[in-house]
Amino acid sequence: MTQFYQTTLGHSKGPFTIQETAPSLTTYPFKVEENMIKVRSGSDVVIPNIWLRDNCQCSSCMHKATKQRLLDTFQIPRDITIRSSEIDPEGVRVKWSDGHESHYTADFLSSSHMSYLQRAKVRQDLVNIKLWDESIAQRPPIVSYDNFHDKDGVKDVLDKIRTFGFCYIDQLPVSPEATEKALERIAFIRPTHYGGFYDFTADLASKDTAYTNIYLEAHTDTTYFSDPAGLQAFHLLEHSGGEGGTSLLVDGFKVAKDLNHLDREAYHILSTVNVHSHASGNEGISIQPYRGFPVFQHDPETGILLQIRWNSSDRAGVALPVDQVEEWYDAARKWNDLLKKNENEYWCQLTPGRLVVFDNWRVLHGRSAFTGKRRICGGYINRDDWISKHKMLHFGQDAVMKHLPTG
Ligand SMILES: C[N+](C)(C)CCCC[C@H](N)C(=O)O
Ligand SMILES: O=C(O)CCC(=O)C(=O)O
Repeated sequence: MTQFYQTTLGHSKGPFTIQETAPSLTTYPFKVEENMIKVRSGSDVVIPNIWLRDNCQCSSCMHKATKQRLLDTFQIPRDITIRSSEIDPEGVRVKWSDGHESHYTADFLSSSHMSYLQRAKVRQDLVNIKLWDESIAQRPPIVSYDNFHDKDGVKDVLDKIRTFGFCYIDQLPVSPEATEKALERIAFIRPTHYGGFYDFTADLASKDTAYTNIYLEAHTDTTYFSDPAGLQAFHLLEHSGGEGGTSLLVDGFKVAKDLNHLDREAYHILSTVNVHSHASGNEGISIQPYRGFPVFQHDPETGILLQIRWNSSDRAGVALPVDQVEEWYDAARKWNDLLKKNENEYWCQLTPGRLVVFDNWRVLHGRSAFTGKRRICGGYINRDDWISKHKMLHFGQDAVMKHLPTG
């Protein structure tokens, strides 16, 4: 199994991949031998007693309602042994040397031996994703508001966001209230120093270039937060007395894959060199994350790309000695050139009634300069909250709970 090691910069060395297909889950039979439970895969793997005892799912070890561990892990004797066991059609019942009895399903025992990528499947809500370029304009992912009123509608929107990185919700009533309610069907809106639900125009009400009418190149938002916003949404309520203000979307995962093919070293530099960001325009505020992060952040267990952080206007320092920063700039220039290739830029004119919701960890956004009065509303939603919502709708509560001890 490939081991991924944390570099001093806190990131895996790779290999790095963009995971386009969800892993399939292998099942492994188990057996009990010499009072040990083993998973049979190639050479048998002994499941350590401490791990089994600690993950007993009975109601005295795990709170049935809260799903929290009640058992005091470190009261389990370090040398705990299986006194006896009995195999049944579902799995195996175990009597422990500390007098406790546990039951483990075959499925549970099998999943203890899954690869890191397989364990990530449910935990990280891994699905088959579809990378796209500007041709997505021909058939963008759309759900009509009429179909968004129930759980299936929310699942459809989140399925599309998980697959494509964005989704339109069309025929939405043209009001901030309807927009806020629609977003809250996914999860609660994340408050920030911009407020919660946002309704903005080019008046510099917040000292950020979003509150102006200038061109904004493709970027991800809130790179200055330790945990950047998960979803972002825009609903154009009005644009009068002027022109421009066309929206731009770019599939960052698609462009990252292109860069990795074009120049693996450049991809590696942007995956391992930390970059600092800041938001310092508002009075008395200068927000910076607790540490630097690379442009491409990968899962140190699996090497798969999880997050893109790219915002040249909010960038502070590059975490390299100043006489070594040129290698980062050269790599970033290649990335920037790919982002700005026509084939990767999906320009889309938002209209009142069309809400766009996108994955701010994958899809970059921007806009063309504009004149006149332009008013947009929307909101941020935390990554963990929308992924939680989707995986419960996609995998179901039982599957999500079942994978907790081994995911
Ligand atoms: C809140 N609202 C979406 C209106 C704009 C916030 C500004 C986002 C900032 N330019 C960034 O890139 O993080
Ligand atoms: O005004 C727009 O269309 C987008 C503004 C923007 O990029 C942002 O709010 O992050």
